[in-house]
Amino acid sequence: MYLNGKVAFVTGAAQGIGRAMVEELLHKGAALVLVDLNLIAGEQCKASLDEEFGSHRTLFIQCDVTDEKQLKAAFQKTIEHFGKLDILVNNAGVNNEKDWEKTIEVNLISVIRGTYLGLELMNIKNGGRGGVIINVASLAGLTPAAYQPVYCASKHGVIGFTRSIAALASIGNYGVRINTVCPAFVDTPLLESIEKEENMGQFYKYKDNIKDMMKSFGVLNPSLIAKGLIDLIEDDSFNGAVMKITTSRGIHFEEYGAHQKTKI
Ligand SMILES: NC(=O)C1=CN([C@@H]2O[C@H](COP(=O)(O)OP(=O)(O)OC[C@H]3O[C@@H](n4cnc5c(N)ncnc54)[C@H](O)[C@@H]3O)[C@@H](O)[C@H]2O)C=CC1
Ligand SMILES: CC/C=C\C[C@H](O)C(=O)/C=C/C=C/C=C\C=C\[C@@H](O)C/C=C\CCC(=O)O
Repeated sequence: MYLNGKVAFVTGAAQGIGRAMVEELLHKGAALVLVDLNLIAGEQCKASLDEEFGSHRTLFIQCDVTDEKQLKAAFQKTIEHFGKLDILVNNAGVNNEKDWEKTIEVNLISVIRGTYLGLELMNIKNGGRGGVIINVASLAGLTPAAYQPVYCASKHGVIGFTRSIAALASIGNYGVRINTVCPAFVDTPLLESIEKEENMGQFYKYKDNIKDMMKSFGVLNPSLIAKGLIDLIEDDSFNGAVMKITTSRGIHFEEYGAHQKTKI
């Protein structure tokens, strides 16, 4: 996909990985819908981007992605404002093992709902123009994470759902490619949740173990994740891809055996 002139919808856009993705997409000439729960951070993000790219290039929508009505309204506002939707990035995520139901709601249920809502607009069989959907998972979606079992489960779910819906989109000729990106630890405010009992709950006593893992694995710059996103969007050969990003191997892909390959 050629990015200039395209319209992208990014959840969790106000900071961290989402903010890095937004900046990379703007540099490539896309228009951006910035979707985030955090009103102050979202407005600050837009104000900063307006200075560099002009106010016409972005629209900020405060939205709780776990609220179906709000998420539907955000997609509707996107069409009303920019007239189309070409790229969807379901990025918003939390790390909360205490309120673990919230983790499932944000990280998995909202990604599934966002994907379905995006397909309603983008699927050429529905009169859409086609497009690309990227669901943000994690390395924790590919390996056990002893100190984040529910976060891990949510990310395993994102990968399984994304690979499955990508296969369906291919079989059904939706004209939409759907991929997932699985970073290891990335230098964003999410990492601060490790230090908080209200996030880690019973696993709070293991916070130093996680920090040791971070020391061992290293911590990535969000800009590298944004580069991986651009690769997945621009290269039309990617559908159902599971991109991994680590300090040791950079951008690479999970390889599935022939028996596990879905029809892409
Ligand atoms: N930071 C890391 O080490 C890694 C993060 N990830 C994933 O990357 C994605 C982005 O994470 P980060 O940028 O690191 O986190 P972050 O905490 O820096 O940013 C997340 C953004 O999502 C927003 N958000 C949270 N709940 C929301 C909701 N219900 N509705 C709308 N917006 C909401 C927050 O306000 C925030 O702006 C998440 O899915 C996370 O699981 C994956 C691998 C590594
Ligand atoms: C508060 C931080 C929460 C989440 C951060 C993020 O989602 C994350 O990166 C979590 C990673 C958890 C990893 C858990 C176990 C890792 C196990 C290792 O065996 C890594 C496996 C493979 C890496 C090598 C490679 O494939 O390149």
